[in-house]
Amino acid sequence: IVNHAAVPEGKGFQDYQQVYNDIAEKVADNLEFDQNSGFYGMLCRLAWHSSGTYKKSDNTGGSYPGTMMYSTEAFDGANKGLEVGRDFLMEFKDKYPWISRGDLWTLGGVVAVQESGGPKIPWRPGRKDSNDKKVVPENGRLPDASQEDPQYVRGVFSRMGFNDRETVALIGAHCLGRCHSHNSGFDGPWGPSFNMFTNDFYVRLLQGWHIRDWNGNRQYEDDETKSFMMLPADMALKHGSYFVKYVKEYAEDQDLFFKDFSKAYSTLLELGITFPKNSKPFEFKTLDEQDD
Ligand SMILES: Nc1ncc(C2CC2)[nH]1
Repeated sequence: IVNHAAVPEGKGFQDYQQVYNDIAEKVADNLEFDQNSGFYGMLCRLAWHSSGTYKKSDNTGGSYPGTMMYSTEAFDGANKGLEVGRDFLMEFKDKYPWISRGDLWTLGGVVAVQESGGPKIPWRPGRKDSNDKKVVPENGRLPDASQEDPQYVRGVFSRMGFNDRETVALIGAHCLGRCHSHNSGFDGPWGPSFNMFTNDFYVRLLQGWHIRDWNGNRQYEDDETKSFMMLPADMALKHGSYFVKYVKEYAEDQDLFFKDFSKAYSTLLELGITFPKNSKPFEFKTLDEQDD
């Protein structure tokens, strides 16, 4: 399968900046959503999970065909709750009929990271919707948050083509949002700054955590306040010596985290897509940068 990027006729940077702005303004109007998490975590995870089905070995999955709306993928346990993110963006599919689902969903992730104070994410359009059920990836490709074995985490990300540094950088997106027992089975905010894109996830991960005594999924609770959480999959980054060195680098240097995350997330959103040789990625302005 070769997924050639195909930009809608006559559409350019300004058209996509307009879509970016519409999404960003709707996010800004919904900051109190989900106990003040806003939509940052939701949109970042929608873009992540629509891309993270990619399998390098046969070039299947990934964001190109926009297949998460179809039942197999939509009902993957790892995607539970993302229908809220797809519904949030759907009005822009109606307003801008020329945009594909894949472009809309990945652009939503760019908005989420940039508008929550994160790094610029270079982004290219050209994903094309497919309604061919044969291209819908089977369940089980996305990382299982309950797995604490670093070798498991390494395996999932290397299947997508990522190395250890890129893997640790990408999981840093866990600085956004919160978990919900009715969706993932995990519960609670991971830290106090759950609606800001920072390296705080790595700083806190290196502190003291213990297993939470509750009737939900096995998860961790911070020693200090017992009010924050980490997943078993987060703890995998501390168990793997090949991971923890990057956790420490990012805990000490937010700029380095931002640089590595930007590159890895941009790559993730484009997995499986063949862009024209000379196509230059767009770097969108944040709303704040456009205040006239
Ligand atoms: N650290 C962390 N693990 C899972 C998360 C999800 C955003 C809630 N955050």
